[in-house]
Amino acid sequence: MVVNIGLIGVGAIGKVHIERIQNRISGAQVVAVCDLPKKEAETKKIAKAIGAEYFADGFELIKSDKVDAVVITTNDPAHPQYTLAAIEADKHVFCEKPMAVDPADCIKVMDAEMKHGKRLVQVGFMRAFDRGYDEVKAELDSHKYGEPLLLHCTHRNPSVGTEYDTPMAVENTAVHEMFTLPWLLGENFISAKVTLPRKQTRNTHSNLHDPQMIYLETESGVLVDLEVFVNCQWGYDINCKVVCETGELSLLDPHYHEVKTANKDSVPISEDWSDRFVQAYDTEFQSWTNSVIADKTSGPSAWDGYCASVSTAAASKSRETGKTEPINLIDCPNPEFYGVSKNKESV
Ligand SMILES: NC(=O)c1ccc[n+]([C@@H]2O[C@H](COP(=O)([O-])OP(=O)(O)OC[C@H]3O[C@@H](n4cnc5c(N)ncnc54)[C@H](O)[C@@H]3O)[C@@H](O)[C@H]2O)c1
Ligand SMILES: O[C@H]1[C@H](O)[C@@H](O)[C@H](O)[C@@H](O)[C@H]1O
Repeated sequence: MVVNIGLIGVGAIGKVHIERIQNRISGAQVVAVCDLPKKEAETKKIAKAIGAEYFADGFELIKSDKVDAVVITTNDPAHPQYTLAAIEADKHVFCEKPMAVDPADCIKVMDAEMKHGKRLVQVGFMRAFDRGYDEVKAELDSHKYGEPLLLHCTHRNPSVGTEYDTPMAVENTAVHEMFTLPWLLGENFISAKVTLPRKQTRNTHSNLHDPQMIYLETESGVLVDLEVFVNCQWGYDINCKVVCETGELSLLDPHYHEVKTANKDSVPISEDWSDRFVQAYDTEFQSWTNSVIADKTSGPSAWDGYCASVSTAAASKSRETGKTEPINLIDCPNPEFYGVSKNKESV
């Protein structure tokens, strides 16, 4: 079986995922694409190049008989409306992160999915498919180094555009860690605090405070510091160090060569997310395609999307109040449906 995919939002990652689906994923092809009217000419050109149908309206694309499953790669605000429409149309849907910025929208998605009776939603938290994170998780799960105590993380982008503002550092960028770190540790966060250093980089713009520091605490008391610095200039630099009782586990940036010359030894740093996480995205999409064919979605769920959004909402609130804010999750409405082992813990 070949899954016929309709993709909404042919921007930066939309194009990268189209290339991935057409050339590197088996069992799937893009048959329909859609974007906003202002991008009609470009979207039609992309449709023609891959032999797909152009849709001017995302809801029509979702309803089309030609489309078996939906990929949402629009900007964040449009994610929940299209996810809900895909559930309504009984179609599997891969939605890029965040599932929704507002936790209330995540609850609407969960309610619709549970009412529908089977999992249809996978959220684009691709770090769960990254070899580096996977190996760190395996080491942690082995308990060979004792219990995790502290995590030191950085999430750095070389630069961002002027449409990227202060809240996006948490809601669009740190949301990756808000999913990945609880997944890594097997427990949820209970509080968040955001601190803005008085001194900012000269490479930012008036609507963006950059960098920002986020402090998080988990249920068992593990402390996390996370630096979000999205105009760092030197590359796409993702780091995660887990300090355990008798060892330190570190994520490494994958690189495949080094240069030794003139008394220097250097290794390249990834340029952007598409390069740093290429293996993770490929594995994520192959796994999603296989699960659509089996009619059994299993990757990061709407519940995971909800937990991450509650954490980002608490962090955003902390930036405004200057206080440590609690991360209060509802009890998982259906732990069996969402593969959650304890009341709140995702597996
Ligand atoms: N998983 C990852 O690492 C990763 C990496 C990059 C982007 N993303 C996510 O992917 C999404 C897109 O990011 P991007 O960098 O490609 O942004 P982008 O701005 O380059 O592209 C977004 C596209 O969506 C279109 N769009 C916006 N609203 C729409 C609507 N209502 N209907 C149809 N089309 C609409 C825009 O016109 C644009 O072409 C974001 O949600 C982002 O968080 C995830
Ligand atoms: O949408 C992108 C994407 O999620 C990247 O992985 C992240 O590093 C960026 O900060 C974000 O803007």
